[in-house]
Amino acid sequence: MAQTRGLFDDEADETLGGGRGRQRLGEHAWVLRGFALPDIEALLAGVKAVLLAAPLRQMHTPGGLPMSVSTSNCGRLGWVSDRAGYRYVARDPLTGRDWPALPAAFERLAREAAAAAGFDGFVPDACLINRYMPGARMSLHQDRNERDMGAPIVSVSLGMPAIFLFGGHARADRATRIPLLHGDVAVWGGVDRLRFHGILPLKAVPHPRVGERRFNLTFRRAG
Ligand SMILES: O=C(O)CCC(=O)C(=O)O
Ligand SMILES: [Fe+2]
Repeated sequence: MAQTRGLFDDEADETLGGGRGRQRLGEHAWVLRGFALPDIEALLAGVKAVLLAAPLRQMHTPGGLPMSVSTSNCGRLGWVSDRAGYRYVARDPLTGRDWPALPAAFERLAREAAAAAGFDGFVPDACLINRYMPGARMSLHQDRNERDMGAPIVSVSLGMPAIFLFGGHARADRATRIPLLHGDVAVWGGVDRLRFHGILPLKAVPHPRVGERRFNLTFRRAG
């Protein structure tokens, strides 16, 4: 019987090499399995350096509720949330200084992952760092505070595993559950750029290198 490839099939992709695969989540949406593994130490060093200059903090939703993740940013613009709403700002409100620059390893990985998913020429100007402890989650939302919807989202997972929810264009659309492991990179753009997505509450499954934490690096073209 003839086999056809459709959405949600796992695909081996020669160009990624090393037995790494990619999983299709939509027409323009992929999980690149283990794509960040060769760069893990540089990425973790980058996270450490950024968080020394721009410490993690718990932001509040515009409605006043504390988010369960702690966050920081690097790059020209940083995403913040408070009573005034969600927006990008050039200065860290906590320190009054510019956000730390994107570490070179961050920028290169984001560019290469975007290209591997079919988005050539991605130059991120914002990297949101989310730190999840056990029980932390992110409810279904769209990333829609960016000016340039032509650029994809590149999202890197480090540390404890998480279940990613990838839904449709309406909040009530059924969401697929996709495990995201240490080193996986999710990329979505094009017709999938505004799909609802989120993270289920994290289970306490300590990671041998990173411990009882998950870091998510979300690269965007914000300005
Ligand atoms: O933690 C993740 O994998 C997703 C984070 C996310 O969707 C966001 O920060 O907008
Ligand atoms: Fe998001």
